[in-house]
Amino acid sequence: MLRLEHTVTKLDGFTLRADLTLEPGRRLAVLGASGSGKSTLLNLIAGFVLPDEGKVIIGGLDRSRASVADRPLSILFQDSNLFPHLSVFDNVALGLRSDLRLDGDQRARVSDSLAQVGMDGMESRLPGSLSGGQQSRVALARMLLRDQPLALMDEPFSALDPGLRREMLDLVAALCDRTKLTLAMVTHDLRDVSGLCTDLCLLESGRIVLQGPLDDILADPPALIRPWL
Ligand SMILES: Nc1ncnc2c1ncn2[C@@H]1O[C@H](COP(=O)(O)OP(=O)(O)OP(=O)(O)O)[C@@H](O)[C@H]1O
Repeated sequence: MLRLEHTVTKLDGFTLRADLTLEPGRRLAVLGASGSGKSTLLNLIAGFVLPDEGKVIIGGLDRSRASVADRPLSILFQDSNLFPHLSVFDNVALGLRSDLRLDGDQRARVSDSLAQVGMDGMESRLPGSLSGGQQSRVALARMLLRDQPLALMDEPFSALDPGLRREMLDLVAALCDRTKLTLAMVTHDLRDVSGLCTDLCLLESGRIVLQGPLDDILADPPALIRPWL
């Protein structure tokens, strides 16, 4: 589903070098200290930054130069990015059409994705009247609606308290199981990814210093990962 081939991405004073393979349906946790390049890695996959060298292959095609909109993926960032003046329904509907002119079938899809995250019945509410957890659910519904095979999440629930965060991560795991989504998720905390992620990559100073199946790494943790346990 995803392959980074010898990518080198240079920003002002920072270089990310990445080789990475993620098979369909696998769920990757991207771990690393602040400033190690986790968000840059996701931005490279998403197309917000382009590689200076190497290739970004998504769904078997070279997308190294493709725009964000032309990549078969959806994105959920730290901030839910809901529009305060639009209803829950319209915020989700934006995932389908920016002019919000939906036909009956599309409206049914919006309702279905809200039901999948347990937000049915709240379609007419404004984001400001929702709890943080509910806002996260709406953002997740919008992501689901786009129905793309690859999802990128950059610490999506970091603003939530630990209990709610766990609830959202469990919901993401259930949705990934159901939709066979391939996922790359940035995290600071290995506890967050248990039960959700199948694979792990650890970044240090712009390099992937460890990657592999999460269970194998946890069964016999190399020294590099011990500070994170
Ligand atoms: N657009 C940019 N232009 C120049 N430098 C950038 C840009 N984006 C990020 N950087 C730099 O790249 C380095 C890696 O940043 P990045 O945000 O990828 O790290 P991170 O691991 O996600 O950190 P955090 O956990 O704090 O979010 C940092 O030194 C940052 O200042």
